[in-house]
Amino acid sequence: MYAFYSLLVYIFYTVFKKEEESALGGEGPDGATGQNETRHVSMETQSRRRNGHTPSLARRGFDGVIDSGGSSGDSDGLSDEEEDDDCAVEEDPGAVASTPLAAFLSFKQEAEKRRASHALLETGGKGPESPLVAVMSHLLSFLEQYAHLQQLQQQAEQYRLQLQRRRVRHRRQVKALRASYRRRLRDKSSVISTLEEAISQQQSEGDRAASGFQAGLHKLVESLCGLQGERSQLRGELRLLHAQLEQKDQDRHVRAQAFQQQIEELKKHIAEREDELARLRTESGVTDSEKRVLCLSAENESLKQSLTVTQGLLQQLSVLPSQSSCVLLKENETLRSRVQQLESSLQQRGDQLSYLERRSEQSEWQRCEELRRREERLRELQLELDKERSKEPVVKYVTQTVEVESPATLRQLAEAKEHNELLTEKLASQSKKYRQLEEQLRCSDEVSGNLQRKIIAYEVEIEKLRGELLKEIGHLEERKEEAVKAAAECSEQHLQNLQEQFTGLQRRLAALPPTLRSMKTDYASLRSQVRNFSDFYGAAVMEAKKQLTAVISEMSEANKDLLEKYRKEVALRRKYHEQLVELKGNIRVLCRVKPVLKEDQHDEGQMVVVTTDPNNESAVTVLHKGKSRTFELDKVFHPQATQEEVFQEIEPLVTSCIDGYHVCIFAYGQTGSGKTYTMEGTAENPGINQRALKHLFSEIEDRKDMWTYSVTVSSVEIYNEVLRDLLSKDGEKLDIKINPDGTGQLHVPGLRVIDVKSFQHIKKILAKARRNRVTFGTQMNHHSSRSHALLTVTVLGTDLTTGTKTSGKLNLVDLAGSERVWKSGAEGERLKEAQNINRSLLALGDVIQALRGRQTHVPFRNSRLTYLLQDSLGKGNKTAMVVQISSLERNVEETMCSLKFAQRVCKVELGPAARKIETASMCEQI
Ligand SMILES: Nc1ncnc2c1ncn2[C@@H]1O[C@H](COP(=O)(O)OP(=O)(O)OP(=O)(O)O)[C@@H](O)[C@H]1O
Repeated sequence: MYAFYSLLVYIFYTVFKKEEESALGGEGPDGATGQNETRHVSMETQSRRRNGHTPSLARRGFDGVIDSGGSSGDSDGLSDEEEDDDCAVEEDPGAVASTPLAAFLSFKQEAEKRRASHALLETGGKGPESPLVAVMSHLLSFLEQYAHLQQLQQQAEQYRLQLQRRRVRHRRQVKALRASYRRRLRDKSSVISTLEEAISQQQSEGDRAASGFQAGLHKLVESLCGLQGERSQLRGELRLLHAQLEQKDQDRHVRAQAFQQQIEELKKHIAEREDELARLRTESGVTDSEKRVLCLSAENESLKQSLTVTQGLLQQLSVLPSQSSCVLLKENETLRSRVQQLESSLQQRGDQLSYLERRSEQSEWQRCEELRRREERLRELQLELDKERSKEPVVKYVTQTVEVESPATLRQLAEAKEHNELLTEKLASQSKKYRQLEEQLRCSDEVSGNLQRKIIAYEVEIEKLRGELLKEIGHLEERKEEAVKAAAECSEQHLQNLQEQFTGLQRRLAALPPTLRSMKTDYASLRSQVRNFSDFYGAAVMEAKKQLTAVISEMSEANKDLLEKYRKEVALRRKYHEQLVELKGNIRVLCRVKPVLKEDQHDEGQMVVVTTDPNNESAVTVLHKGKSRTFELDKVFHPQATQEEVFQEIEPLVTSCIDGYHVCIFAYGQTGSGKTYTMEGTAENPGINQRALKHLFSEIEDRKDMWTYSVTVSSVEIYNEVLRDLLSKDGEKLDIKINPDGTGQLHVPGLRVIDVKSFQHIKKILAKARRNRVTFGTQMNHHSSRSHALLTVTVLGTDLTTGTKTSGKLNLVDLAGSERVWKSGAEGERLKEAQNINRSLLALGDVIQALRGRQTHVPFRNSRLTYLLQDSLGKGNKTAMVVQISSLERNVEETMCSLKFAQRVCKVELGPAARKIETASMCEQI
């Protein structure tokens, strides 16, 4: 109890120290240093929480924040993302529980619980509560308040953060609205432009003249306006031209009438002249008449010229409608100048006419005068005629002359008349052309009227579209205004809400400092109390430590004793077991489980079915066909067992070889199960062979003061039932024979036996034997040993004091792999090998069976292997078999076979081992 309180106070002090440091250092509660310093406390708290001790205060704070967060979340109607943010914020108070303070509070709960339980136990009869407990409860209530304050501060911080986030979100919303409004405007303008394009396309289809216009309504409107301007200008020009034409028409009419009148007058004049001429012909002389005819002809010519000019003008006028309006303009100009010219010529004509009138008046006057004179003359001539009636031939001559001249004048007159008729015809055709031109002009007027109507229709349509467009824009503007207004209202409301919340929080915060101050004073006083208290709890802790140390040392002492006893017990058990085995002469059977290697993991069926029991070193369990079967052997090595561990188990047998025993150690198992690895090992991690010889030499070295030893080594392999020397160069075939020395022991004539002096020497020999061994790759093992390899070490010892001789033999056998022919993929030569291997292993099994059944006949000779091992497998020998097994499911059948065989071997009793010893005088067997 005392120790518990001491511990509690220590934790409390640590927590306070940390809080103080963080406050001074300005680090937040999440500071990395703080975390590091309090990690052990937090971990302890978490573990307690896992056991159901959730601090009530922390949970309360967490719930409170969730409630407030939840209500605000509902009222805000935030998006999922925002709600996620809120959740993230809500989780923070949960973190409070993991602070040292919360951890400490959990202690408080426990303390309260314990107090309650104590109160129940100590039913009233006890004295008042200890001062330490009172101080602690006071302290804890303060801490509770302090924690509450921290939570409130955190809440305020969270609210501030929320407010900031919402402001940012509001700004983003406004931005997004603006952007969407702009986007919509852009969309509308693109719709308008597409409309304009469509209109322009229609326009271009309908109006050939507008084919060159640019797409776009504005341009169209502009061009239409331009066209309108041009049209009105053209209209004006046309009107002007019309007026001019009318004017010219009138002029032409007037002129034609004038010409007509002139012609009429001229005709009249001609008629008059003709009359006059006729009259003159009849009445007077020729000379004046001729002059007048000449004069009239000249006038006639000038009239003809003016007529030609008028005709030319008329022709030009007929060309006018077919020309374009711009050409018309130019023509108009030229026409104006022409009209001016015509006016001037008309003026001239007028002048000429007045001149002619004057002259006509003059000539009339002259003619009257002449007539008067002629009348007078006629009278005179009448008178003379009367007188000259008698002079008839002279008159006749004159008449003839008149008659002679008169036909020429008549011809001229006829020609003039003809010419006149021609001119009249031309005039008629010109009038016709004029009418046609008028018709054309009317047609063009109609066309221009149609065009005008079309333009007006287009204008109306454009106006309509413009109106619609403006209406749409107005509509959009209204909607935008509404949206912006709504968003602004919403955000304002939001802001107002948040501000209200913020103000509430600020109010609450403002109310907090006095409480905080009072708490701080409480805290300071408590701290001082705690500081004084530190000496007290320091002593308590020391005391508790001492007690603990004492208890621990006591316990460790007891443990040591127990361990020692246990070890002794195990060693004793082992010794007894070994003695029993030795007495019985059993073959020791060891089992080694091959670890699952990388190369095995790529294959299928890699489930592990073999398990070893760490508490029982002699049991191995195999899961076979859904059933698990346990095999009891002398020793089971788990997959991680080292080469050294395996050798440790064999070592006594090796040592006994020096003492003069025949020992046989052989590895048995399916191909690829690790036989060669166990017996030979690798260069870096040698197996039993090397280790055994090393041990032999070290033992010999140890005994060199009392014993002298000679070690010889030979190595053979049995491949396809043929014995081969692994140490000779040519690998000659050998045979097994009975030794002719009469001992009855087997011997192999021609076998190379090498004297070995040192371990280094033996290493080379072993390497040579390994090289010479037959290996091939099979589906089961890439370097499968296809033969049984036998390393025989003979140790002959001589006791230096007594001269006693010992002859020990160590047979180290690496059997070829037992395998299923179909599984190893053997064919041809490999099949033959496999069959031989299996046959010799079967023979080994038969030998084991016979030995086990204590049969009188043991079939050693059934195979070369058993024949060769006869020495070591027979009675009085020490034999150990290492059964190699694979732990993978795909090899479970072979594993079962090997273990069954091992179990059979286990039960073989060879009888007590016999030492091969020879005293100086006699040969005896003990
Ligand atoms: N305990 C082990 N630790 C590591 N590797 C092992 C172990 N046992 C066997 N191996 C490896 O497994 C492979 C096959 O072993 P090994 O050649 O010794 O089998 P084997 O029983 O002699 O086969 P075979 O009968 O075909 O000659 C070798 O590469 C070997 O290094």
